[in-house]
Amino acid sequence: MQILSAEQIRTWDQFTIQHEPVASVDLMERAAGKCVRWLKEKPWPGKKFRVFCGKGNNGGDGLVIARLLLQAGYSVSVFILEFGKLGSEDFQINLQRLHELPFADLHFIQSSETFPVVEQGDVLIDALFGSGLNKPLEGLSAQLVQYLNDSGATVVSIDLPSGLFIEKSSLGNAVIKANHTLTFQCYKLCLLVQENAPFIGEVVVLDIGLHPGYLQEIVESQLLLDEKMIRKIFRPRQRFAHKGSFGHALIIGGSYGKMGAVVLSTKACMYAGAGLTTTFIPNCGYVVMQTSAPEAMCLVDEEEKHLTNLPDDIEKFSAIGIGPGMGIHAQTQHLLSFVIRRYHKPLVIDADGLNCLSLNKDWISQLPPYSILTPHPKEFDRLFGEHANDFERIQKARQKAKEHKLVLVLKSHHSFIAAPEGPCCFNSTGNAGMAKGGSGDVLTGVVTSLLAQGYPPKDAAMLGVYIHGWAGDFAARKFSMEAMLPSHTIEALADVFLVLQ
Ligand SMILES: NC(=O)C1=CN([C@@H]2O[C@H](COP(=O)(O)OP(=O)(O)OC[C@H]3O[C@@H](n4cnc5c(N)ncnc54)[C@H](OP(=O)(O)O)[C@@H]3O)[C@@H](O)[C@H]2O)[C@@H](O)CC1
Ligand SMILES: [K+]
Repeated sequence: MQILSAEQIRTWDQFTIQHEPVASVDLMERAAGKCVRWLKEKPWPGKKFRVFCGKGNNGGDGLVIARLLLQAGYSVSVFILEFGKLGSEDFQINLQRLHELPFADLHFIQSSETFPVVEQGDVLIDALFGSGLNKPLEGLSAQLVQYLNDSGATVVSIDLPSGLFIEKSSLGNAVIKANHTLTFQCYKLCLLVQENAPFIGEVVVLDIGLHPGYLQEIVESQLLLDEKMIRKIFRPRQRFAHKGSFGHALIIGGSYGKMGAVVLSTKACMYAGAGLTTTFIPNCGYVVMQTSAPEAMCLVDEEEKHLTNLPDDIEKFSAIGIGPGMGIHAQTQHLLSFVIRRYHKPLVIDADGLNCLSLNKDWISQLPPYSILTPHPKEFDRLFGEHANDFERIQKARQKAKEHKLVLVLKSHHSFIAAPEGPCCFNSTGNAGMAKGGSGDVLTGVVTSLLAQGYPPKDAAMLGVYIHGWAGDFAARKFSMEAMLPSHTIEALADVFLVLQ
């Protein structure tokens, strides 16, 4: 699914109006109709709707929703936020239509004294501002947003939580805290970044029938990964394949007290289908690794507790994943520099591998092209400097991916993948049960495995992130988000591949 900018969405609306063709007010009727259909399917205990409208087209949507709910027999009150403007054309048409209903309960909010009493069981429809927001809310609008947020009632936002910018940070601004966001036609950037989690609640994308022809006219720049895209990347195993057909992965990691990380990466690498998996670990981890991952081969460092020196012949491995649990000892940093100089295929670097890299930033430009880095936001900032918000991080990830020819996976609820070429992607799988130590190690193993199997680096990152999250979703269904562990995610890769085949 494409992720469009505010400008593109506006153009898509106009394209639809022109090419379907459909009158703008009829498109609004259709959009609001989809919202009402969704609302009717939910068992709202209070069944009392309070619709808050601005005077743009988002407010127009609110007026249509109010009319349709009234006509369906629900109890509805409408509150229009006054800010000295006439309102958009479609807003005015729909205000007139609402007026024509004999039982419309319509109010205008001109000051905070006219804020209505809101009860706990009420359902608030937030149609104050949508994609036309052009500055942070202030004055009466900001007060109303605060008042509704404090009410404790359920909030359903239409298109976007009011006050939320589509393409830039809204941190510190007055923004509606929605329980559900019914957004039109496609995901927007603001609905995918972690920092907006308090505002957006459950996101439902409603197909309002915008003209598909428009999508053929634009260059894809941001996508939300979905199963259809993943199926195009995934290559089922051939019947006559042998273990040599699926590459030989090397996982480098571990230190005293942190062997679990490299065990998880190793197991994930094997579960994700690598033909052969070898690990390189400190001597203290030998028994741990051989007993917990007997299918893997094990090379050990001469040093007991941390990594120092690799064998020379690392070029023979099809892919290398480095970092899980390996610490940042000076000798371990030296080992990473050896890998960067000696290995010429793309690497997968995570965790302490990234921390070693951020202590030696000049190595970033020496990484083998198309290496895959998988930082979480803190690791990302250590690598590329402090960022005030997620939007800046995403922008920087795009820039650095191009500048250094890297595939950057910015890990988050919707992980973001930037590559030197082609559209960037957000992931759509995964859940809060994966926010646990060890999840990243599993991802490292999966991505290294796919790289070893011959997937191009960007495909390995996209497929890896998606199936990792998907496996996490299977694990959550089986064990709950609370109790699930990264080990369960590894095992649930089996469920993913059974569905994919
Ligand atoms: N056919 C279509 O196009 C369809 C569009 N659809 C719907 O339209 C929505 C977009 O509508 P929109 O463009 O009218 O913008 P909207 O979000 O209502 O706000 C604009 C109003 O707010 C004002 N305003 C802005 N910022 C402000 C601030 N900080 N503080 C105070 N005021 C502020 C601004 O005033 P201005 O500053 O421009 O004078 C203007 O009056 C979209 O989200 C979707 O819901 C659907 O029906 C599907 C079909
Ligand atoms: K809204």
